[in-house]
Amino acid sequence: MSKKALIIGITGQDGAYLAKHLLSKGYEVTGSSRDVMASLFNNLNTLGIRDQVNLISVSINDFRSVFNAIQVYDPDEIYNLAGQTSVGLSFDQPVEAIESIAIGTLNILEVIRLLNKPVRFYNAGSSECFGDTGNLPANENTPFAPRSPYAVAKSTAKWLINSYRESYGIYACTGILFNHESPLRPERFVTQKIIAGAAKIKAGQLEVLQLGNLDISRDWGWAPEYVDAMWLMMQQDKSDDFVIATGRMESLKYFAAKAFEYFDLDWQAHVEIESSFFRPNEILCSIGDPSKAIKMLNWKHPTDIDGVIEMMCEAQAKKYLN
Ligand SMILES: C[C@H]1O[C@H](OP(=O)(O)OP(=O)(O)OC[C@H]2O[C@@H](n3cnc4c(=O)[nH]c(N)nc43)[C@H](O)[C@@H]2O)[C@@H](O)[C@@H](O)C1=O
Repeated sequence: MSKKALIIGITGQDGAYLAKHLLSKGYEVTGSSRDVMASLFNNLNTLGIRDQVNLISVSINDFRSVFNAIQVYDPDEIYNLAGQTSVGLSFDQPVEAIESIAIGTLNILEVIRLLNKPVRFYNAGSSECFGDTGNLPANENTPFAPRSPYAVAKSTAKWLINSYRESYGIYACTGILFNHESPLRPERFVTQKIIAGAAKIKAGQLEVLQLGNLDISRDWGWAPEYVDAMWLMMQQDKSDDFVIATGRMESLKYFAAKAFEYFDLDWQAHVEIESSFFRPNEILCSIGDPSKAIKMLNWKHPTDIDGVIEMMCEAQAKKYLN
């Protein structure tokens, strides 16, 4: 019999890639969005898997809705990718950050505890919890120093997972994922904003690209490889938390230069600084150490930042330059 997976929050980049990954492994996949009737499921369409997934409405803030979904679909594995994803937005909507991420995770944990079924639970953590790492790659033992409402919410969710794992023996794990990108990334995130911007400039549809703080550096990886790590974390004898990163950090200027270079453009000639894109509190450096995942999960991440940029540029070139 095939295993059943419930992906809470299937509409985003990770939800779509994870659904594809689980389908390829023979899972029966149910995925949720807040309101199925109002969702477009573009990412599932792009990956050609919309018809292979059972789609349901779940509001993660609403205990009854979470309870109902888990009771009715009776999954072997639950992946929680729901809730706010934008760090920038969390400064403007902090209550939503706490409710959708921290309370949402707690709702799932409580349902698992109440139903008392041997279901496994993956929760989407974030490198934002570490705050500024400087040049020292963060690992599973690095203390948290969250700097945004988003990061505070993700930190709370992570500690709730640990607490329920220890108190009730639930199989629950957190993947502490560093930035991971793909052609499915929306333009609200800086990587896709830069690449789509460069493609539009090349196509004559845009003159100037406005960006915020360019003095930041990140550890950027390839999203399809990161969803494999999520699945691997759920196949262990004991649940545990893992940092998922590439171990290489590059500046946003490096990213912009490479992306514009793909389109034969000089980024400095087309980029303008716009202060409204600056955050009230910024993380300048973020780099992770994935040694534990490589050793214990046998996780592989062959794609480096240059590969990420190239594949994202190819996708935008097809969209704007064909
Ligand atoms: C790990 C973490 O990864 C992601 O969060 P993020 O790192 O905040 O992603 P981002 O692409 O919005 O910002 C990256 C950096 O780029 C700077 N930046 C400059 N200029 C613009 C700009 O114009 N737009 C944006 N969005 N950022 C800009 C911005 O200030 C920040 O320092 C999410 O997946 C999140 O869910 C998650 O968990």
